Amino acid sequence: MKSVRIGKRELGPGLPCYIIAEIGINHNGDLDLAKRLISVAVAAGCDAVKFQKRTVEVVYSAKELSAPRPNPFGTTNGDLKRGLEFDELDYAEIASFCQQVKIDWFASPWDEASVDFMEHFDTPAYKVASASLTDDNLLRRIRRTGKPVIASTGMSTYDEIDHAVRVLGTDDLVLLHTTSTYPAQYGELNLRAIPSMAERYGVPVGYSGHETGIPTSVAAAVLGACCVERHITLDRAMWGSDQAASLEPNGISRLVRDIRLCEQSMGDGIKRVYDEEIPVMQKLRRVGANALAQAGA
Ligand SMILES: C=C(OP(=O)(O)O)C(=O)O
Repeated sequence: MKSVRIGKRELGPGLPCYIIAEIGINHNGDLDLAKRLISVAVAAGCDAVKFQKRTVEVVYSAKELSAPRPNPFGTTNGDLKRGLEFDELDYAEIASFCQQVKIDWFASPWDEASVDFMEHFDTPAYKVASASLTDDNLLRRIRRTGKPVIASTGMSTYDEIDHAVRVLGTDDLVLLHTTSTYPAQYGELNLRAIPSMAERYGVPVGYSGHETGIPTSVAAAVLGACCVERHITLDRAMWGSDQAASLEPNGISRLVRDIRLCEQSMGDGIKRVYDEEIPVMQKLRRVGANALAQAGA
């Protein structure tokens, strides 16, 4: 299986997991909050931060936009959706901040105009949200950028994923297994789909986690996920639809630490006696304690 290069990192089997802190819309339209979240991701040791970009009038119908919904930006759903979008100057500031603090950044564009928008920035990849996996025109537009693609497969059947993979092609493609419920229930995470999908498509497969807690995302990495994406927030109690299923600063730090510890622990699978075990063996073993030591093991 060919690895996929994103920024300075290779993603693929046996390589360190690429850890993405999904800021998504958890910045609540506030650039300072976005920068604080980027700093949280850097402090935790994440490889990348990710945003979501939408052209509100394209992604949502007029009916959805005019629906009443009291929110910090106004009284309708449209006020909220527009309030959550950053403009080009905001993203320019995000780009320069990420460069300064040395972290990759990219976005999931939810419509073709948002790909045109993102092309003003030198991001190392595009993400396809699970909701967009069946949008062939968007997939083709993203593919035309020539950048690596990370495509999420929540809510999708194998037929739909097969089709998306045909549209995208397998070059520079990473697929993400995910369950698109917020928060996702443990019994519906189906982590074994990660190796199954890698075998079926022959491309690196990662995991986009929407569960609460940390251990199952670590398990995904141990099962071979080439990247792990989790939402981050400063405080799960903040307003916003994705906050509750997100990791707080302490949680994302522990996730990165635990994935790195598990990576160190996986080894090469060859059973061996470590030098450091010999004195322990000599002390504790009643029979055959010296054979290995004498053989110079
Ligand atoms: C919703 C997104 O991704 P996922 O389907 O992995 O949750 C996204 O990246 O915008």
